[in-house]
Amino acid sequence: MALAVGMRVLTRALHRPWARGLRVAPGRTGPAAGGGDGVRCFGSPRVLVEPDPAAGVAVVKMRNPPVNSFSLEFLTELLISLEKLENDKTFRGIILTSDHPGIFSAGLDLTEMCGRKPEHYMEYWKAVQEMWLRFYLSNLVVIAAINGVSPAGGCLLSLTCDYRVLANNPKYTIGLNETRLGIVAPFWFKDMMVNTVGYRTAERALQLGLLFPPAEALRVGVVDQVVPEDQVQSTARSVMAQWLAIPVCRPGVQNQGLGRAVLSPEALGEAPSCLIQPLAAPDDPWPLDASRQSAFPPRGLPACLCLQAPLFLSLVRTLVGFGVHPKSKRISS
Ligand SMILES: CCCCC/C=C/C(=O)SCCNC(=O)CCNC(=O)[C@H](O)C(C)(C)COP(=O)(O)OP(=O)(O)OC[C@H]1O[C@@H](n2cnc3c(N)ncnc32)[C@H](O)[C@@H]1OP(=O)(O)O
Repeated sequence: MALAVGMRVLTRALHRPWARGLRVAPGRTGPAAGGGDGVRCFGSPRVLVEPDPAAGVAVVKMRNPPVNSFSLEFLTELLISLEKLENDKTFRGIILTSDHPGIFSAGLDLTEMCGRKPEHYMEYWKAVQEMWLRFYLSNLVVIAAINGVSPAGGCLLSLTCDYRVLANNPKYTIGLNETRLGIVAPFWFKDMMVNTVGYRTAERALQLGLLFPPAEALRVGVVDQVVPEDQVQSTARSVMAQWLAIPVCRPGVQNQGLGRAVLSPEALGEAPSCLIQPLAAPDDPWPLDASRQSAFPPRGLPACLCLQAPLFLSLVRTLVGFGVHPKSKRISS
């Protein structure tokens, strides 16, 4: 069933107008990030990179139709693009955005998370964690130009960035809405939110699965700036210029112990081995296993992710993960 939905998602996606551009081979020339012509774009079918070598900046556009969900292929391509840019000394910063205004990213691809073999979940989960770590620990300055809705994993990706500019459109909500789907944001999603908006706001936001519209998102601090939709790119570029005016941006911040707060120095040293593990314990199979799903409806995939016992237990664990809060204690007892 999940496979059928996946195939349908893919087939429909390829017929969507904004997907047509995917057939354009990477390597075509096009407008540079700075607006000039003739600079060679590169990337892959699902990730378009528009370099502006003169500015030392590349615009990385996600284009994985229909909703920029994190399929395994997409995550792989995104990481390859990031690595390419990191290895090229021309670039000091990237602006991460969507090639499909209206949707920044719908987060984890739900079709990757049910009806598959355990090995697939391991591989997929590893790729998700890799995406998080690699963006979070990148030596490039990363500015998110959020030009669409950004739930769950989409929000996480933006939280790995140094600065978030959100387009002022009431439809463009952002947040960790997992509990609304009957699933649980892993502790590192939660930690990213805590570091960004503070403990109490994060606690409430995660428990209620809040998706913040722009004004609210700015008020709680999940984004740094809200601007008219047509100014998202230009604002991201001005912010980038500010950051790049500092001789050592990300490494400098890390050395001062200011940035990358989720990863303690100890964890940083061991990140690859201690963090890249499957989330589920052996006695706690992948919570979205198809056999546990009562249905997988054709539209609005998340609506089908009903809360079930194992998920509830995970939820309790996440809430307890908030530590000393009395409510967590009550729930855990
Ligand atoms: C258990 C451990 C994991 C815990 C951490 C989880 C993190 C996550 O990221 S879970 C994913 C959370 N994502 C969401 O809640 C977003 C769900 N999607 C939406 O709310 C909407 O689709 C939208 C606002 C992003 C876009 O709305 P709209 O433009 O109206 O488009 P549709 O809803 O019609 O969707 C189009 C098409 O895309 C499929 N789809 C949507 N989201 C996903 C997804 N995350 N993964 C895979 N596919 C997705 C949707 O089913 C539609 O398919 P068709 O009906 O076949 O066209």
